[in-house]
Amino acid sequence: MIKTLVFPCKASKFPFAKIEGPNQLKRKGSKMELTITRPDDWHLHLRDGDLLEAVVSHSATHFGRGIVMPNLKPPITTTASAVAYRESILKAVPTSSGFTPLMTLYLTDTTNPDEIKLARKSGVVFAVKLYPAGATTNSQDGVTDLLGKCLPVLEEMVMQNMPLLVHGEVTDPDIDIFDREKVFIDTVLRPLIQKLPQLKVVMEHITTMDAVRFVESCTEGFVAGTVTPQHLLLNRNSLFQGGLQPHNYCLPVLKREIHRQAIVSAVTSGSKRFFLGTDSAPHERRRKECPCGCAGIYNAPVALSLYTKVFEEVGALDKLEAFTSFNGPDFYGLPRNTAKIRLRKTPWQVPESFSFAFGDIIPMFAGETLEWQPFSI
Ligand SMILES: NC(=O)N[C@@H](CC(=O)O)C(=O)O
Ligand SMILES: [Zn+2]
Ligand SMILES: [Zn+2]
Repeated sequence: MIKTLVFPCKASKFPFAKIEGPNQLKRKGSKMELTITRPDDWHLHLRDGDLLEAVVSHSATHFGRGIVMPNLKPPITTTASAVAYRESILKAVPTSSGFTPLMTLYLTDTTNPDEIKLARKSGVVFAVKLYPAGATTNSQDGVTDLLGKCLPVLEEMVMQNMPLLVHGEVTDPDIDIFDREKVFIDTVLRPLIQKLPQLKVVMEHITTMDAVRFVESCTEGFVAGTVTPQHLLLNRNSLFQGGLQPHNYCLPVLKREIHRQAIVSAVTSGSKRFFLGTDSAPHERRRKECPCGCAGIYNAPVALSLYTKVFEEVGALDKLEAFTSFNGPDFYGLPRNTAKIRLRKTPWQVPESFSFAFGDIIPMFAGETLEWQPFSI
């Protein structure tokens, strides 16, 4: 079993011909290389304390910015706590990386509209996150009735042009877990958008063809969707292949193959409505491999490699850069990154685990050989 603390994607001298411009694919024999604008991660869990220090470099190495999720314990519900959390992230980020954390606020039933004004004024908060209470990891303090309890806050968000990021699942135990995203779209999202058509909404980590259709049916520039590597590459069989697979368990849970295919088609079509959001969600190994394991897949070390694989498999590498690096900043009204990264088709093995004093973190596709490797340039 390979154990290492070293991130596998280290810069090294590249022996092949140079590339002429952005997003140009170059071949030499069977080797291929692609240069793209540095991507951003529009859905990222960096945690805090030891876990933050352990994982942040995996994102900071290759992503320019990350929308940092606020589901800490206690959650980041105020601008003041977002500012403090941002400081602790910046302390943990390797200085040479130039990584910028974009902060979010955790919406509760009691969030005050003034908090949205403060958030906008701060210049460091870029969105507000909706967790339906009880839907996912650390969502206990989330919202119980969005339109019933949060309408004034949502109206202020429209005024401040502050996007609402949505974990789109209902929590009703009578609704089958595989239907929770679809029911959320029908019972929460459609009414929300009807009531507030000017609100910017990102449906995070979409998992179904229903979500694809919903996002595509809304006004471009107002509703978008982020997509994870796991929902592009895995279906629900991966949860049970050869026995229970806790490291493939995340929320919303993986769905049927037809849904995976719909998501792949949507993101590789060149649509501007979908962009990269890894939902990289590290949990210590002992919190995944236990009788009641946590939801969340740690994919930061493999995400770019996996997204590239998906686009290559459907012959859409020319559409990759818009998904990884353009559609996100364009939606948020932020400048695109100017730096570039290189993706080289050269096999590398994903570590079996990352080991730290506090324990291990198991990455997605642990121990497997992947084909594309990202390099900073
Ligand atoms: N995706 C997950 O399964 N888990 C996330 C929370 C979330 O994004 O829903 C986490 O924070 O662990
Ligand atoms: Zn979520
Ligand atoms: Zn998440």
